[in-house]
Amino acid sequence: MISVKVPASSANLGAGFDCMGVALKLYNIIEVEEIEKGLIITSSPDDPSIAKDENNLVFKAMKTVFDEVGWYPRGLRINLINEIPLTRGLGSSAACISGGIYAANLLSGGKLSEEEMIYLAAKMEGHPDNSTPAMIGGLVFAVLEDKKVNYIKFVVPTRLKFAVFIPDFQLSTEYARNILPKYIEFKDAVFNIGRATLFASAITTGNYELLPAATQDRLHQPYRKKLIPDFDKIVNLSLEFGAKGAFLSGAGPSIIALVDENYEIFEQNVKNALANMELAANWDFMILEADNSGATVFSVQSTSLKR
Ligand SMILES: Nc1ncnc2c1ncn2[C@@H]1O[C@H](COP(=O)(O)OP(=O)(O)O)[C@@H](O)[C@H]1O
Ligand SMILES: N[C@@H](CCOP(=O)(O)O)C(=O)O
Repeated sequence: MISVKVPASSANLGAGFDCMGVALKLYNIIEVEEIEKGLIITSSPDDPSIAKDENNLVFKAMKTVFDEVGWYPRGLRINLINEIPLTRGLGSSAACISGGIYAANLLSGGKLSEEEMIYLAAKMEGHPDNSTPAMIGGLVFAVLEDKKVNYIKFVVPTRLKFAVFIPDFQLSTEYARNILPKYIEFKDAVFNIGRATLFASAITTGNYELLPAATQDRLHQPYRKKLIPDFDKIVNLSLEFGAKGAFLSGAGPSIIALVDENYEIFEQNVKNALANMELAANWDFMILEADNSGATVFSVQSTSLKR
């Protein structure tokens, strides 16, 4: 049995639609084992959206590797231990894809390079901003090209924390992508290019005072926030208590706020405020650090590795 740990991810980071994302210390575990025949898939906690046949996302990701390297197990057992809430904008699908590819590569003899795995994952997900940090960790700036992903990984210091607000309703990424406009005004494109560039510079130089300005967006949040009634309340609350920017996590509905050393005071203020606010949804709240490792193996029984 091979056990792989793969992190959640928060994509876009405000202005960086489809090209910026960060891995977070919240994990799924994917256990895979070759068996004599058949396909056995189990998951905990279970969820009706998790397929237990060849439509399962982890299995589909594993099969892209087997097709690529021309090796197939006789049969496969997959056990999923899911800490990442599904369909909340925290990269649960990307964790399945990147974790599945990483596990399948180990099971099939490690023939694919890290670059090849990053590309396979981004191609399957359709955009590299979740799958790439899920695979390699860190805060990633990434562009999906024809046959590769061009990316830079930044190792995030522990002084920067990620306050995550998770509501009790789902918002599918596919739906949240379909509602976006096909065309935007030139000035809005220029607005986002500037903020995304400023974000990249501010985060890598540690100039966090620029982050509230650098995390503004006109490409996706104005449309998606209409699906999240509490969006403005949560963002304004975060900024009021000193967050260095607050924005939709991926396609939502979760919201992320960037917090620095004063995160304990921030955490206490937010918990008090959430307990007394009139909100449309129930919100879980946690403060996470960035994961800088990505998908990793944390146990292997030698019989599982193909020689
Ligand atoms: N842990 C999981 N195990 C299996 N399938 C999953 C898991 N997480 C997500 N999926 C599949 O991915 C689909 C799309 O998820 P998505 O809307 O992208 O969520 P997220 O925003 O968390 O990435 C889900 O409907 C489900 O079929
Ligand atoms: N850039 C994508 C990111 C989707 O992230 P997810 O965690 O919601 O799947 C988008 O904004 O659609």
